[in-house]
Amino acid sequence: MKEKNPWHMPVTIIISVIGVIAIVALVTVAVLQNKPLHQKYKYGIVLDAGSSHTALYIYQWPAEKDNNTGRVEQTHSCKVKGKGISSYAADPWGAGESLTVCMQEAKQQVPVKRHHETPLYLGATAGMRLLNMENSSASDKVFEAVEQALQRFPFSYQGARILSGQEEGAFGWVTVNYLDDRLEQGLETTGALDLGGASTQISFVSDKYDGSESPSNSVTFRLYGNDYNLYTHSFLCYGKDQALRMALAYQTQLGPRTISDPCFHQGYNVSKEYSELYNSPCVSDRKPNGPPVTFNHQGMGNFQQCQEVVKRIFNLTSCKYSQCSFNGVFQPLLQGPFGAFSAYYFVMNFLNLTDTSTPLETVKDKLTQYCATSWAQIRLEHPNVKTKYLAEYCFSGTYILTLLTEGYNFTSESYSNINFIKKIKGSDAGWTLGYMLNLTNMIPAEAPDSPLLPHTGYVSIVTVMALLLFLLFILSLRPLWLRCSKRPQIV
Ligand SMILES: Nc1ccn([C@@H]2O[C@H](COP(=O)(O)OP(=O)(O)OP(=O)(O)O)[C@@H](O)[C@H]2O)c(=O)n1
Repeated sequence: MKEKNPWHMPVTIIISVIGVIAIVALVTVAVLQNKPLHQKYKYGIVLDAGSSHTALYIYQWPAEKDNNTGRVEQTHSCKVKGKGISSYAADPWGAGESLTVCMQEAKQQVPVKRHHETPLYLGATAGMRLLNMENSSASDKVFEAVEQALQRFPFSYQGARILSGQEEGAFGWVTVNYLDDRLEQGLETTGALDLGGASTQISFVSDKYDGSESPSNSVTFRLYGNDYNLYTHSFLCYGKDQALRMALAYQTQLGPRTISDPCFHQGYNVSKEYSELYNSPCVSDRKPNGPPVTFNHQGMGNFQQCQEVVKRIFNLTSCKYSQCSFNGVFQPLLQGPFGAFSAYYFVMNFLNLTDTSTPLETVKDKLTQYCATSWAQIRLEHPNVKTKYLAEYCFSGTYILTLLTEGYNFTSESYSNINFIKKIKGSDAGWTLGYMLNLTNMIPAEAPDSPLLPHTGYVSIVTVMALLLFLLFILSLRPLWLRCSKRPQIV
């Protein structure tokens, strides 16, 4: 009878077990060492103090990617109840108070241990620009009240200020292109069209624009290793609420008691005050002499005639540059796709006109039909829409088409390059994200060094190497097995 080597099996088993344990240990250490830690986030808060309302946005990004490479995304937004802070000129403390509900919400949303390091910014746009022009001490008082209110919260308060129109345009462009991953990848950029209540911005990169003609419209950036020469312009008073005032001012210049407005629906009839209509620097110098206290604002519902009225608020003739948009403002040749957001989206979405593959003529036909619908019918069809918004959509749609085609020179062809958008990948399109990215240096000028290998590649290589080592180890023990197997065996 053959006697089996008593060492053979146990030695092999022990070696195999040790080998397997070693591999598992090696791979585990490699994985744990390199695995992203349990995701921790950092936060930033921006308050957009617009002319019509204030909105609060909370952004977050992975804490360990503080070196500018992490994706920043919007996690929460809060619409402040009531009007914009510029409407609190007569009650500045009310402006501060109005923010507290959304600020409380922010306290709940951001983890307590991150509160003290979370930057908090407030940026005010055209409403405060106008108030500051009209009454700078009232504007200062509103800021004072707002600052005091914000400083009561446990965040890292970084200040409240008025953004210039150029900043508003440029940061809106940064937001859109950052969210679309166009900056990091160095892709062709998207232009940004922003329509607010009191101002409107157009920003885009054009090969034909190097900043030499009308340098005040030029903003240069170096982002992720690429240089951008951005054309941007903000038209104060051409946000949709102030544009409506200008259209009404044009129709009331002789101080009538009644106007028949083609931009409002037939059957609309509301008494409005002259003092209220002309209470804005956009129209105050055009107030008729000794008008009655009120006028009857009656609707007529005629798109074509409305467009004629709207055209009157644009100066389309004077231009001292090679080419202009309107009011003598330089604008290079339009180029590339455009994202149109804020009121562009609200209005076109309501009117079911966000599909820009629809020919411009068809869009005009639809608007003609919509404007011609009676006010009674419109109210019946949209019982849940705020009356103020509802009454103005015929004007707003007409204004948007006129601004785009007559103002910015979009044609039937280039109109289809416009995308009406509200959000991109869950974050609202607007200037706030670009503003925060800039202030926190979250977009590097140079492209960050990418790791040699992605995490999964690294783990696979470590695993293969460990297996190879194990194989070599087993093979190196071959002489031992041979010796063991040559021992005399009892047969
Ligand atoms: N469902 C909605 C919501 C808002 N609006 C209009 O859209 C404009 C608000 O756009 P927004 O970007 O919020 O403007 P503000 O930030 O308030 O204005 P600005 O940037 O000019 O200061 C206002 O005219 C408001 O009446 C609308 O027509 N329909």
